[in-house]
Amino acid sequence: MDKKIGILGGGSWGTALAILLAKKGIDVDIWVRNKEKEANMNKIRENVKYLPGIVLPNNINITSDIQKSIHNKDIILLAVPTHGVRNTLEMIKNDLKEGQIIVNVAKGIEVGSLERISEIVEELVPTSKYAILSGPSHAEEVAKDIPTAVVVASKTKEVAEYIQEFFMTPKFRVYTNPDVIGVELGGALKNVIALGAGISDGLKYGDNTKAALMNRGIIEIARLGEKMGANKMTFAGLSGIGDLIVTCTSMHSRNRRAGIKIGEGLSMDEAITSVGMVVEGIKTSKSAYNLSKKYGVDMPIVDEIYGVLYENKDVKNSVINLMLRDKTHEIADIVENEISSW
Ligand SMILES: NC(=O)C1=CN([C@@H]2O[C@H](COP(=O)(O)OP(=O)(O)OC[C@H]3O[C@@H](n4cnc5c(N)ncnc54)[C@H](OP(=O)(O)O)[C@@H]3O)[C@@H](O)[C@H]2O)C=CC1
Ligand SMILES: O=C(CO)COP(=O)(O)O
Repeated sequence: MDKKIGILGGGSWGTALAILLAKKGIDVDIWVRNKEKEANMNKIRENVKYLPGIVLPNNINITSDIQKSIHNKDIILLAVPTHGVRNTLEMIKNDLKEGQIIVNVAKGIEVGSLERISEIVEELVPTSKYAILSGPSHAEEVAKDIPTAVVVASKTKEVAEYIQEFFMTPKFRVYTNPDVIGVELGGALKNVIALGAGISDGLKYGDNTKAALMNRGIIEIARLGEKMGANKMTFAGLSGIGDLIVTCTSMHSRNRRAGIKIGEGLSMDEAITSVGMVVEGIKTSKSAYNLSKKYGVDMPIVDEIYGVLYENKDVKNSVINLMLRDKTHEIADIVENEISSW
């Protein structure tokens, strides 16, 4: 394929996607923010910190020159953590060319502004084309060609289909979806529930507890999502329940692993340090909590996780609080009419 891509961010996900594309014959530049890392990765052909044991194909070039990484590229992939997106876009916004497509893979909601990544992009580069690629996809498995299915969402069908074609391989199946809001929210908010699933595991609760958290978690994600303009069916898809399943059950998940540490008694900061990679759910818990208040949406699991992380609430009391909430219908807000005529 003669198309070119610049990947901003040489963490585990940026590197895994670079490998996937390089194996497809696509030349890839990865931008890293550190000259030493540039030299090291180009020399030893491995990302030792974030994706150890996987060889980088020769058509991947690592650069610490961000302008070079976006020059002459058809696609710019944003693969930095959510808290780094705004600053990274500031560095390139004046050099982006018409027609270049920004594909975001970060799963978070900016703290403070409460903006989704598409809103940050719209604010800083309003003329750009945008897509989000999301879904159940641990870097460690994609880098090993383990069959994976994801979803790309864009306001424009042509952009979504172009990105679908660009990333699709026999081992990496890409679906399309017009619902940018839903796909962004599903990917970001599942990390908060995965922290909760990890906490439950760390407390040595059982599979029943985790299933309850996951199921009640997706219900509250969908409730907020619908209020924010998403299609609730998106949360039954890959970026909703799909990503929730993989993140709440896999030991690859940094969010789940951080949650386990918290459930075992470590503080939030100790848990982040012990994971050693980005744990998006920590910051997103704060954004999710504030969004639920802004939109007046009941999100009891988010409230409790926010309380544990930011208000020093005891995790065991949080579980009790969730179990002893007022009695209610299962999906009351979705089947309102049926309940009223019941
Ligand atoms: N890993 C996965 O399986 C998946 C991750 N994602 C999402 O992809 C995004 C990136 O995560 P991932 O690659 O896993 O993270 P990692 O923790 O593996 O790597 C983070 C990368 O981002 C860089 N970085 C950290 N802070 C900043 C900043 N402020 N500005 C610019 N660069 C920064 C780091 O550079 P340095 O080394 O210099 O600190 C490093 O290269 C996250 O939103 C994550 O949720 C989505 C799907 C799958
Ligand atoms: O989003 C992911 C898998 O789809 C990665 O999850 P973690 O950030 O919890 O590792």
